[in-house]
Amino acid sequence: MVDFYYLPGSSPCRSVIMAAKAVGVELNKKLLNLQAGEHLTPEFLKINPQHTIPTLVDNGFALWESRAILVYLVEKYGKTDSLYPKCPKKRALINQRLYFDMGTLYQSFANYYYPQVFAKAPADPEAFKKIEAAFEFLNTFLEGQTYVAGDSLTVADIAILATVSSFEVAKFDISKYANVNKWYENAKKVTPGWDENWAGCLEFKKYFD
Ligand SMILES: N[C@@H](CCC(=O)N[C@@H](CS)C(=O)NCC(=O)O)C(=O)O
Repeated sequence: MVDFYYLPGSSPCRSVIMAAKAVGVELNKKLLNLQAGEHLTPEFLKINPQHTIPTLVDNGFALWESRAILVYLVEKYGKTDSLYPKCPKKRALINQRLYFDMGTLYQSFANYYYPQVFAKAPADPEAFKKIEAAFEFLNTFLEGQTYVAGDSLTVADIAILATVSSFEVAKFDISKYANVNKWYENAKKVTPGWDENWAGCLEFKKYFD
């Protein structure tokens, strides 16, 4: 039994949903209402002292950090290694993209939008420039290739797809970045679980309307 603590709108949770679908793992979904502080209860803190979602509990084994979860799901349950190939160079590139997503792309989203959405702060133009820079980087990575880490779909695409769909919901103009735009339209079609990701995005959308 794989328990999954999550919220449908949360971008890192959505990436786990897509990866689980891709490897055929059924998640026993447990909604965690952050606004009600359900992540701060003694029971949940015992599972994840860092109190973040997504959190996975696979037969008693607890894991959080979405990108670590993606890799775990593929290594433990993938019928092939295609989403996270064993080849050291391919894997290194995938890791680079995962860290890029966590530290640069998703971070730029959080730094610019979260203060506006959750604290009603004014938009910070410097933080917006960081988003544009991150998209320029991603656009460059995608030059001449179909997927973010090469010629096939990997967990890096899944993580970045969850992030880029959040940008779409936030009305960031992705179309300015031709390679990203092309990748995004394709990734939507070929990534298992995209529909559920988008349904989660629509729950998140209310913050941007
Ligand atoms: N880097 C983490 C970020 C997880 C994260 O910050 N999740 C948010 C919801 S989207 C959360 O749990 N916030 C509650 C908290 O940090 O106490 C990941 O990718 O899993």
